[in-house]
Amino acid sequence: MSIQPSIEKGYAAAKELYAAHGIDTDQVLKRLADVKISMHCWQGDDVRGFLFQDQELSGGIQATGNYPGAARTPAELRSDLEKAYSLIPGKHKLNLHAIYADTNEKVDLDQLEPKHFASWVEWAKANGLGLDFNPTCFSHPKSEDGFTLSHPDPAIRQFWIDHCKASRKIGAYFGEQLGQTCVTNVWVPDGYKDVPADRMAPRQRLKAALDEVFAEPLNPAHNLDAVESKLFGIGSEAYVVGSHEFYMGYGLQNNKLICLDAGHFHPTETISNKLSSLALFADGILLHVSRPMRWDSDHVVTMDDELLDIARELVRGDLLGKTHIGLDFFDASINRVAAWVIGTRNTIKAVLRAMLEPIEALKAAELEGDYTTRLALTEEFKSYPFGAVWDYYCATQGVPVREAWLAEVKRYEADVLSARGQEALSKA
Ligand SMILES: C[C@H](O)[C@H](O)[C@@H](O)C(=O)CO
Ligand SMILES: [Mn+2]
Repeated sequence: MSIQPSIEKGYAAAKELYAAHGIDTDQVLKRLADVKISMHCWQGDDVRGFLFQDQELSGGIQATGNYPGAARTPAELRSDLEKAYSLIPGKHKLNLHAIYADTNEKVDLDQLEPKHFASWVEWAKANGLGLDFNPTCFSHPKSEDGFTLSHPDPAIRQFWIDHCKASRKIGAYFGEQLGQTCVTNVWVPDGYKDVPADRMAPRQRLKAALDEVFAEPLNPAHNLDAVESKLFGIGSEAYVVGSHEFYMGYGLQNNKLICLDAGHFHPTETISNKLSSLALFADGILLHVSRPMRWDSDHVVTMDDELLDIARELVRGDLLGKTHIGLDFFDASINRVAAWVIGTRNTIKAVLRAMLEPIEALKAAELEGDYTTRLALTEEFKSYPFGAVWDYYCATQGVPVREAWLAEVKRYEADVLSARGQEALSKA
C-alpha cells in the first residue's frame, strides 16, 4: 500500500516525539485496530425501522430535522452503511434494533424469529462485521401509554416479555452465525410524566418481567444480555422505572452487562467517572456513546472533553477488554452518512488519543503527590501530534485521510441520497 510521503513524514516525526516518552506508536496502532465500535443502524433512518413504517417514533426519544435521503428499505440502509464503513478505519459491528427486520411477512414483535434477520447476517458476513441487537420496546400500539415490561396489564406485559425473549434468540443466532458475541441490550421507556403515587410496584413488575425474559440460559459466547437505565425522557420526566440504581442492582445480581448511555444521567453527571467503579463489580460494560446537549438530545458525538475522558478511563483502567463500545445518536438535520462517519471516527480517534498519553508518567507523578507534573504533562500532551498518527492510521487502513471523506459523502449524496428525495417528491 502506498502512503503519501507527507503522511509518512508526519508519522515519523510524531513517532519520535512519543517515543521520547516511552510510547510506541506502532504498538498503539496495533491495539487500536482491535477496538470495535458498534455503529447503530438507527442514525440512518431516524429510528423508523422497516416493520411499522407508518408508526411515529415514541418512547420519549426524538429525531429532529428533515435532511433529505433517509434510508427507506433494508437495501438503502445497507448501501448507506457500507458507504460509512468505507470511510471509517478498522473492522467494526452494526447494532440493529428489532424494527429493522428484513421480511415481507406481517409479523409482530413478539413473533420475530432469526429468519427475519437472515439477510442482515449474510450482509454482515460479506462485510466482515459483527452484529449487536436490541428489542424495540417503543413505537408500537402496545407501548402507547408509556409502559412495556412494567405494564400493569399482564397481557401487554407478556407481549413485551415475549418480544424480549425472541430478541435474545435473535442475538444468539447472530453470535453463533458470525463467530462474534452479540450484545442484546434491553431498554424500555416505561415511566410517568408526573410524580407517581407508587414507585415500587412498577419496579417490582419490571424485575419480575426481566426474570422471565432472561430465564433461558444462552451460550455467552453467542449472546450477552445488557440492561440500559435512564433518568428521564420526554413524557417520563418525573419517574423512569428502569433507573440507574434499578439496573445497577439488577445487572450485578443477575450477571447482566450494564449499559451506560452518556445522555441518561443528570446533565452534569458523566459516565466517564462511573467506569472504574462499575468495572470493579461487573463482568462487562456496554456503552452508548452519545452527546447530550442539555438533555438526552442524542447529538452526534464530537471530540469533546467527555468523549476523551471516556476513552481515557477505558485505556488507563485497562477496560477495553471488558467494555462493548456502542454509539447512540440520531441527528436528522445533517447528512446521515456523515453523522455516522463523524461520530464513529471521533470515538476511535479519542481512544487513539488516550493511548498516546504518558499514562505511566502521569500515574507516577500522582502517586508522588507531584500534581504540578501531572497537570503540566496533561496540558502539553493536548498539542502533541496525535493527528499525524491518526492520519497514518487512516492511510494504512485504506480510508480517507482527514476531511477527504467528506467529498466522498457529498458525491454519494449527489448520486444516491438526493435521488431518494426526488422520488419522494414525485410520489407526493
Ligand atoms: C434507539 C435506542 O435504543 C435508544 O436510543 C435507547 O438506547 C436510548 O438511549 C433511549 O434514550
Ligand atoms: Mn441508549
